Amino acid sequence: MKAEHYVGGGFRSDGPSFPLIAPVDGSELGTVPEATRDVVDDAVTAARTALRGPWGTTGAEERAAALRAVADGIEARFDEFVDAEVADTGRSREFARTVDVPRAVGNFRAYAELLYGRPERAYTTRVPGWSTGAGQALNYTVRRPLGVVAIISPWNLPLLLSTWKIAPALACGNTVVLKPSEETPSTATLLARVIDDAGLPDGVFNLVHGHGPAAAGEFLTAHPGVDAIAFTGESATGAAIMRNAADHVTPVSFELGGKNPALVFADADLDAAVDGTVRSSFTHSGQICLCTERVYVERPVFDEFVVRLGERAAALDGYGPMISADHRDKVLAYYRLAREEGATVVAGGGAPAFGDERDGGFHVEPTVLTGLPETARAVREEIFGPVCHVAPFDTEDEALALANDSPYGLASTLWTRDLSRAHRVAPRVETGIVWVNCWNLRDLRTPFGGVKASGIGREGGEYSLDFFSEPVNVCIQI
Ligand SMILES: NC(=O)c1ccc[n+]([C@@H]2O[C@H](COP(=O)([O-])OP(=O)(O)OC[C@H]3O[C@@H](n4cnc5c(N)ncnc54)[C@H](O)[C@@H]3O)[C@@H](O)[C@H]2O)c1
Ligand SMILES: O=C/C=C/C=C(\O)C(=O)O
Repeated sequence: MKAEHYVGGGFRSDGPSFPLIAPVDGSELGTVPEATRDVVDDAVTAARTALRGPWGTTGAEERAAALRAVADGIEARFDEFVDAEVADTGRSREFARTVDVPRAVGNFRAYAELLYGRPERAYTTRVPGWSTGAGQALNYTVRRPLGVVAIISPWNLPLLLSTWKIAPALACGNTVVLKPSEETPSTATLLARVIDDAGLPDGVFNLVHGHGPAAAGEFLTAHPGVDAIAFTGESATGAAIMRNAADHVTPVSFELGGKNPALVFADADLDAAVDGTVRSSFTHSGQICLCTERVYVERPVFDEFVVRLGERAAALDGYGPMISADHRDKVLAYYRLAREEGATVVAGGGAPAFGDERDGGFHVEPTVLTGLPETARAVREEIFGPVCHVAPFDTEDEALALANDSPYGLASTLWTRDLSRAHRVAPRVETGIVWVNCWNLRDLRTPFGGVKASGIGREGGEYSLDFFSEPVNVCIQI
């Protein structure tokens, strides 16, 4: 897979480049072009020009048809997308086939459908206290695109997360410049080919590769020609982007980091709670923003839960690598730090020795920790690997206090058979999403996003249309 920029309808790879490394075995997959400031400027200019072209006046029907054509194109090249995502991320083919690529298709199809039947309210009656001025008026709302939208995506779900923003941005009539992670450029390049083949006008979608700080990512988010920024990545990166966006008061939608808690009550179906926590802690080797890294278990079932979760973690095989050597080293450093902070390592805690080519990759062992104080760095800081810390609690209020004592607030799971408890506790967990007796069960119409350092805004269904378009009120004197 050769990664290329896609600017104004043309593929290009001029300028410097850097190697693309396979996480599964450390081999070199190819090279990636590093977009210079000029390439980024060309992309933003092409996106602006496209806004003034036929795309700027297309109606919802045409935009929906364009999104469906892209979905069809991804489906037609399904296996190529699977191959590219597996190569770049080192994840299982099963995950790419059942999650990554189907969700990319689903993202485009969902927003194509959502464009129909988006009722906007109209107001004619005068309501005392709400209506001012003389005479009767008809007020109705229309929606305008924001303009040129910069999308910056991370390496953990490259295709899913980039299309999660590209689809609604295009649905609302914007034009897009995507900067994917430097770690995972391949499916973005393939998507550009699909969009090119689908015949979207030149400049409607643009793709620039490269790094973030003082490179393509920063050139794009600080660009005066960018009208909005949709970013998914680390909270610290979000803060850096926000500082750049501030100069031009650029609106932002942020999906950021997390340190997601699980609350397991003694009345829970313990089999389901253990199974669910294995999934929520170790899927894609913990490299999903929704993954659980803190587990709080009601004391009567704490010992049994720790033993069972540890056994399941120790028995996991076929798990994928960290995305890079740097990230592997970061996760292993947290494993060492946890031990130094006094943790009991129930399972894992190091790097596996497979005795095959995977030893050249970036694998770490699925790990279960316990015994740390809540002040420990391994309990407070996002590790973003296959690791969780388990601690006991005695009361509902204590469980909530533990879960909410975090600078993050993205997602949580709550395991209980008590329906009243579920409805009582869930709204009090300070996360944007609370899954009860399940994990990562998604309805794309629901608000998705985090509170506190986990994000700004919500995406999903109408929430995405609200971010990617500007409502305009038209008031006509009757
Ligand atoms: N909330 C969510 O929905 C969600 C989803 C996935 C990942 N994440 C978070 O993302 C992180 C892992 O992904 P990552 O390591 O790619 O994150 P990252 O912040 O290091 O990089 C994300 C993207 O931002 C770019 N970037 C980095 N610095 C930049 C800068 N100064 N200006 C502009 N662009 C810049 C990178 O090149 C990359 O494309 C974790 O913290 C995880 O929690 C959150
Ligand atoms: O790694 C984070 C996962 C984010 C998932 C979504 O944005 C989604 O399911 O729409």
